[in-house]
Amino acid sequence: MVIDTVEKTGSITAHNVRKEFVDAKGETVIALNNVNADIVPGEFICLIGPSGCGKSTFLRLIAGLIKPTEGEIYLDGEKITKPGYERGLVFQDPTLFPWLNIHDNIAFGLKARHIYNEKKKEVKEFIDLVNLDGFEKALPHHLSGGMAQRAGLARALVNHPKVLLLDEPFGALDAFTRMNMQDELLRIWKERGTTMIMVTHDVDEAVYLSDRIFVMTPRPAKIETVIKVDISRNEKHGRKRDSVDFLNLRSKILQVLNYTGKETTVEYNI
Ligand SMILES: Nc1ncnc2c1ncn2[C@@H]1O[C@H](COP(=O)(O)OP(=O)(O)OP(=O)(O)O)[C@@H](O)[C@H]1O
Repeated sequence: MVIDTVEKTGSITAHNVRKEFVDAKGETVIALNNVNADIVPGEFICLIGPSGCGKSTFLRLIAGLIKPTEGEIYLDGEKITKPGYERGLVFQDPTLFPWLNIHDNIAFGLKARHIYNEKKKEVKEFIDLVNLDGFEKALPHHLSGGMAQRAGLARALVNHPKVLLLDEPFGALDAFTRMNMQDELLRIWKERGTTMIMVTHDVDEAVYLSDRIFVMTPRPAKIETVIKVDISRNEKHGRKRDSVDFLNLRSKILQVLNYTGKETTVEYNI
């Protein structure tokens, strides 16, 4: 299968981003403050940090679903002001339309943009890419959790996003399926070169996947520590999960997160 490779675009720059919300009691909640980030095209970034610190808020700002109270976020130097197909979104729940079969779910964005007829062939290519060949006619409720999430990935990828924003995409999957999906995602990432920005609560997942890990502080969140993951990836199976380097880095991250075993706001799988 040949899918056009995406040119080397997909940089994200955040400059002094602050995001405030007004909660149900009318009080101002500062979710993010002074967030700065430089993500280069094709990088794989994981965001980790205490529960409720603002990780999803940061993703939603990059997606253009909400606007910063202060500061700016840029995609390839262009200020993000609204959602766009060049930024794909994948959530924990793949949110497939239950009445549409897998082919039509994946084709939905292309149809909405009136480019389905010219891109029809690509729907099949992306179905193959996520290993759902033969399931085109299946309805979402016929698929396992992992298969539904693969359909969700294909639905985002068929739009050729420069950046894929993933909010705990494998959080609802069992450990075995999750590990398979991590490998699937790495394979797609290597093949497509898409910039990946992923929120996860799983330290192992962050070490397994990332080029760099952004550790966020408790609310109001900013990116406190950036950890470069200098562990080589095996061509076929990603990083070795039980190597000394892997385990050392995982401990270091837990230290950075101040994991003491008593801290109730940190929800990490260790
Ligand atoms: N629309 C909103 N209105 C009011 N407060 C909000 C809104 N969205 C988010 N918040 C608040 O902003 C803070 C950050 O939320 P966010 O969902 O980004 O955190 P998170 O780090 O992704 O959390 P988790 O790890 O639990 O998913 C939380 O205190 C949340 O309650």
